[in-house]
Amino acid sequence: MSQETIESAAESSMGAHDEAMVKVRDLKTYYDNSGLFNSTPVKAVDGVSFDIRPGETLGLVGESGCGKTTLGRTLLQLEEATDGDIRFDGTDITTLGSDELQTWRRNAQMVFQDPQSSLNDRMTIGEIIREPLDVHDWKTPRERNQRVKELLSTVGLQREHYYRYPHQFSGGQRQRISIARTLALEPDFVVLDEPVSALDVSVQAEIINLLEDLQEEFGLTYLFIAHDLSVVRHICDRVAVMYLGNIMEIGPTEELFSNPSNPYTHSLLSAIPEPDPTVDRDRITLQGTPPNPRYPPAGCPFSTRCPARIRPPNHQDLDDELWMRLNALKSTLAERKRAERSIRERVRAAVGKDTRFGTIDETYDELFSDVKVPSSIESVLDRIATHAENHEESEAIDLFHEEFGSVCEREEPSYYTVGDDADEHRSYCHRHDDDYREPGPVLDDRHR
Ligand SMILES: Nc1ncnc2c1ncn2[C@@H]1O[C@H](COP(=O)(O)OP(=O)(O)OP(=O)(O)O)[C@@H](O)[C@H]1O
Repeated sequence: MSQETIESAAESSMGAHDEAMVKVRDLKTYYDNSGLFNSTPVKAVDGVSFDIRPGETLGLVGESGCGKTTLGRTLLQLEEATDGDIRFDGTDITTLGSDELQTWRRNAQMVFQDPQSSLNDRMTIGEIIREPLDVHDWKTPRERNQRVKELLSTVGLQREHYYRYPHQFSGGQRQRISIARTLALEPDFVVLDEPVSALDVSVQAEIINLLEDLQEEFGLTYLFIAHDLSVVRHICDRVAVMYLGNIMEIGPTEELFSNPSNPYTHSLLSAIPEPDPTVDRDRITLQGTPPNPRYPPAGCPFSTRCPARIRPPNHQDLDDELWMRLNALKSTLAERKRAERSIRERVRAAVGKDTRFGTIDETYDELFSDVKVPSSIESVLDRIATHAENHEESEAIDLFHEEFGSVCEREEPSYYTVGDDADEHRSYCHRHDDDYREPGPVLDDRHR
């Protein structure tokens, strides 16, 4: 596998495409809604770079809360970027004034997940579709009405539907109405945020086909946000996999599905049911839940749950099960540390209510009572327990890192070119460095 470290985080991190329509560089969107209990911002999008070429569909996948919608909304400037730039055909839209932004918005639109709530029930279908034309003072009122009728037929509805109301339509038809409204001003770029997730499976295929036909007819470029990987595999040319505000892997769809590189992509794909029962493939079960995006871990964002985390040289031969339990201990310590930060938890403790995590003895009992722990590890665990008992979670974690940590917790990875399609396929993982084994074989050893 060809591997090349791309050091320059911005311009080259996701492959600079001269022909790109959208160029996103080191984009961050933080929600800084500081309140009484917390002043740390939520790092919803934490430094992503990628390109989208004209006429292509880029898929964006990842667990709930990883930042997909925020990224889509930031691309359309419905959320303000905290840092980085977004260039559409060379123009950095993060610097546009409100009038310029209003004019630019004609080019880029969004279709939302839930057609039930995204349409105003007090307006007729005609008014809903015509609204963006009215807002942008598009041509004459007569031409607007004409345009709405054309759009109704473009999305497979009838002209008579103009005078009906949203509640008179099914979920699929309502999504067609949303799509017609989106197309009214002839945009070049559309963010599709889970456009079929709320629909029945039989209707999903119809809407997907419609979106594909419209793309071909009008040369549209799509960012397709989804959690259903089979839909993504069907409709997307390339896919970006997101975790905790970062893009972990990006590449051509088929290549990424058949030859995933990043440990996170491996685990995401392993959760898809295997249609062929003769194929021996184990599901990779990830420990714990994704970290709170207010407190992303140092180093690699996936390090706290990664099933292929690099081990320090003195623990290479440790039993896999014990290694997994040690990782679980680390997650528990991190949770306790976060709780320690919360004023509410401190107040609860002060008034004698238990915190959510029980005692360290209980944790140890649960994690280590049924595995063999070598005495060298046991002595480290004892020292960690002493810190935890004294509510010194930071010290406990520091000690854990000292003994069991590696480059994964210490340094942010670089993007590496991986796979067969050298320029196109990139993964954000230390294991692609020549000093380490690739994630695939490690996961095979540890999980199959
Ligand atoms: N307006 C907001 N204020 C504060 N935090 C927010 C806001 N909107 C989203 N977040 C947080 O930002 C993070 C990313 O949310 P986002 O909705 O972008 O994720 P997602 O991947 O689209 O999730 P889902 O698939 O559930 O829609 C989450 O932790 C979420 O709670």
